Amino acid sequence: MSPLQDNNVPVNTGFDNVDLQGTMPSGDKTHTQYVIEMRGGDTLQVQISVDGAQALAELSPRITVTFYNVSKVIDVPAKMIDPSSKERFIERKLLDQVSGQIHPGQLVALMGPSGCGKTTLLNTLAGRALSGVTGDIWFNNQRYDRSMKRKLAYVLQQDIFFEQLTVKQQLTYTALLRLPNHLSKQDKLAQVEQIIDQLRIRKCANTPIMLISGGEKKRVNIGTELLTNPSVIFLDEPTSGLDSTSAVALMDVLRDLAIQGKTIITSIHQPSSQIFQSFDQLILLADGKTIFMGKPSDALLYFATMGHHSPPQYNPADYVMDLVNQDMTIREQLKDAYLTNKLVGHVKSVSNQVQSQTSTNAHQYLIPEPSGNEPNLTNPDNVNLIPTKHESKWPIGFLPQMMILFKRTFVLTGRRQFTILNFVQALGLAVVSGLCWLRMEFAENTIPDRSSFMFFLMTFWPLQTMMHGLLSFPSERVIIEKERASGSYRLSSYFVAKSLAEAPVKLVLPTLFLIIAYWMANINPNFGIFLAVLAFQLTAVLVAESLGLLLGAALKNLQHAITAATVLLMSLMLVGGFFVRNLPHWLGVWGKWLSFFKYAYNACLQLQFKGGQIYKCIDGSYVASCRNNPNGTFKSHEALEFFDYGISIGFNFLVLFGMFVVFRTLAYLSLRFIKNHSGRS
Ligand SMILES: Nc1ncnc2c1ncn2[C@@H]1O[C@H](COP(=O)(O)OP(=O)(O)OP(=O)(O)O)[C@@H](O)[C@H]1O
Repeated sequence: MSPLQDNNVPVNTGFDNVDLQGTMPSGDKTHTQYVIEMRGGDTLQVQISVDGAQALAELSPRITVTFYNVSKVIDVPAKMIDPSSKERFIERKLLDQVSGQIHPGQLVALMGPSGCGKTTLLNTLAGRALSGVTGDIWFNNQRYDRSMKRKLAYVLQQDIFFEQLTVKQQLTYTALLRLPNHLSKQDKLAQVEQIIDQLRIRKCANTPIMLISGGEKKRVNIGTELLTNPSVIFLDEPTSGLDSTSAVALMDVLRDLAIQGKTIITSIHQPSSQIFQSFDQLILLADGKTIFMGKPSDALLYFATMGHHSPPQYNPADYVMDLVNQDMTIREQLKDAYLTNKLVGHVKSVSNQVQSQTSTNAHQYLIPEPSGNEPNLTNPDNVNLIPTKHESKWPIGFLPQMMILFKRTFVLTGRRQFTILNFVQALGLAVVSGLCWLRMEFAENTIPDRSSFMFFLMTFWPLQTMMHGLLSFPSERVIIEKERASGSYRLSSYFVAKSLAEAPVKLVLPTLFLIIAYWMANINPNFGIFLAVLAFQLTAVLVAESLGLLLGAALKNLQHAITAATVLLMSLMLVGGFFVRNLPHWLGVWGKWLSFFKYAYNACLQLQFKGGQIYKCIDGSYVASCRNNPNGTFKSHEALEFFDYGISIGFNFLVLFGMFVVFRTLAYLSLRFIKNHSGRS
């Protein structure tokens, strides 16, 4: 990081409404000062204050991770393994007595063939998916506790973000949400700037994530986790998909972090020779068991003692991977040899039996495993990693969380919703609808067309919004689950923020549509009636969106959710009586209560013919008083005789509103209690 006296770094926040107040603390010349350009051309100088730097440092005590005899067993549906099996589940061991110790400042590689248990071990050490896990895991001399989550960073293999956000927005929202209250907003923004420099992503800081390169995305992923200055960093295959230059650059970043005292463990596939040698320790797994734990430079020497010699000039990492990917017999030999050699290392006195199974000096290439009862597990900073009872579980309170998430959701929904395509669709359809129902006369023969206008209005937008909610929710849910897994915010803050922020944005296009189509079609000239029809249309949209969210949250599989939505919507339309006037009674009874289209439609039908507008009679097909008086007139409400519109306008609104509340609540509960969408252990 360049010091303040060297240069001021001009940056554009790319983040609207940076509304910082107060003056910057002066005098700490050891920190870089960033000049942030705000909207309107003003600039703001940001640097981490002395207090902020101190608070950030306190977030990151040095931590030694020790794991002893860690095993993990899961129950797999028996039919998945053997279709003829009579059992329901078969036990499968994903990890088998894996032990190790990683110190602050160390960069440790976890390698092994695909499916050997690398991700499972990382998940287990990071305190994720702990069911079926046995053995001991210590952070310094304390056992894992959920409240340590914020000291541990987990960089997932997949780079999961809201890709419409710029790099800086992504980091800023995360910093505001995840850095604790006692850091000022200035300090949080300055921390974002520092991370941008540290991860070398300044040049793409204001680019939407969807447009940046794979390597940059990976660094944003890591940067997002580093904002909270964690002590331990777990990374799952951070170099996958990167070219060798980007991979080396990424490893340099990790090395810098290790030098700062972080404890880093990363799984990695086929690293280059340069990257392989740069690790402090290598843990090699096969079928959930350790087959080597030592310095990477010792790996080839170790395997050579068993007669496995690498050809000259061969990348050692490739050789090691080739070896463990060979047939079962060699893997079994390596597993047995490791067990024996680690015993030799422990006991130091070799029995005849042991000696016969192992090469004479192989154990010297291994790093000894922890014994499981080290009395002096290191606690260099002598800090308590588990917060005291009165400390909040969350970095910031419910309301600030909600406000930040509200703003993020508002920005995102605006970007997704206000596309040229969506405007063209809404306005184009409005004009086409207006032309189809153009300037309907106030006459008896327009009664069916007026009814179908309302039907179209109350089905098109709700259907569109529901499908949109249904399709977008699964991808959003993955991001929310990722953010929540690192203890960022409450689910309730997210849900309230989402509900509040999305509603106005989602309602703009249906409103524009109605303004055009309603007046072109000449529905009812009373402006109050127009507003009431609008209110019903928007409420129907919100009910449908809630139903979409509910299905998206409750059904794990998108295909299932789409099928359920299609069947449900068509059924609701049918039982709503739109196509069949004489429904069987038993169907009509529940259909009447479930079909939300029907409430909006019934109310709007009544609204349309409200106000005593004078209509011309034509032939008496729809209005009784016209039957003997084809040249006469009738008042609009007489048209309702033709329809079975049911309950009053107010009651229709109440039922719709009730549906909105029920569907939203069920969506929240589904989100809360139906978990593990990936189905992974
Ligand atoms: N929920 C689960 N149900 C069934 N099998 C599972 C589950 N979770 C993990 N496994 C299996 O456990 C084994 C270890 O998986 P893991 O993802 O840890 O491997 P890995 O070494 O990270 O693989 P890769 O390098 O391909 O990412 C694999 O065989 C995987 O199929």
